[in-house]
Amino acid sequence: MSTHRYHQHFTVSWDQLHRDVRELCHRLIERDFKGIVAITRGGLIPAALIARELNVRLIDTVCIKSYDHMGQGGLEVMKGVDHDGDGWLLVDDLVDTGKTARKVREMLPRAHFVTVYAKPEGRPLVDQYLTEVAQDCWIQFPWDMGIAYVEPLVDQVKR
Ligand SMILES: O=P(O)(O)OC[C@H]1O[C@H](OP(=O)(O)OP(=O)(O)O)[C@H](O)[C@@H]1O
Ligand code: HPA
Ligand SMILES: [Mg+2]
Repeated sequence: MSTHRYHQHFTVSWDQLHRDVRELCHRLIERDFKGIVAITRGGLIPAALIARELNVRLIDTVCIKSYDHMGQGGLEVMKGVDHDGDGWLLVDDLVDTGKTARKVREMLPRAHFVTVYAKPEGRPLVDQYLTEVAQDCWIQFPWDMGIAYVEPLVDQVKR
């Protein structure tokens, strides 16, 4: 995969992310979970917000890396868990090609797997997600952004 895959950006603010995660929690409220497994690093913040809403205190991680900014490299599992996910909620920020999800599903086949955002290729691998995003769209998360000065339009256009 290369950056050529992405032709659009979908920028998610902290507020938007918080609203989206809360909406996802509404859809999870009837279930009981032993704990949450967050897929690092992107799953950590959604997992913390979900833990707060569902009053879950037991939180574990699967530590995995597949992307270097927009370029996808090899998949590296740095830490797993010692169970098959039965009764656990598995959380990631998004599923894109599904490569990460496929690997983690192998490790925790019985977990209930949710993501906040899902692209069509990866969507079949998760049990639930909140918002679908086009395959060619790069989701820009708030932790990767900062507030910056923007030049007035007249200076941008007329200079
Ligand atoms: O469906 P895929 O094509 O596998 O892509 C989705 C994964 O890629 C990102 O993680 P990344 O490996 O970039 O690491 P990070 O969570 O530490 O940012 C994202 O957080 C998902 O875990
Ligand atoms: N945004 C951020 N990280 C990602 C994406 C994305 O669209 N796809 C895979 N990792
Ligand atoms: Mg990730």
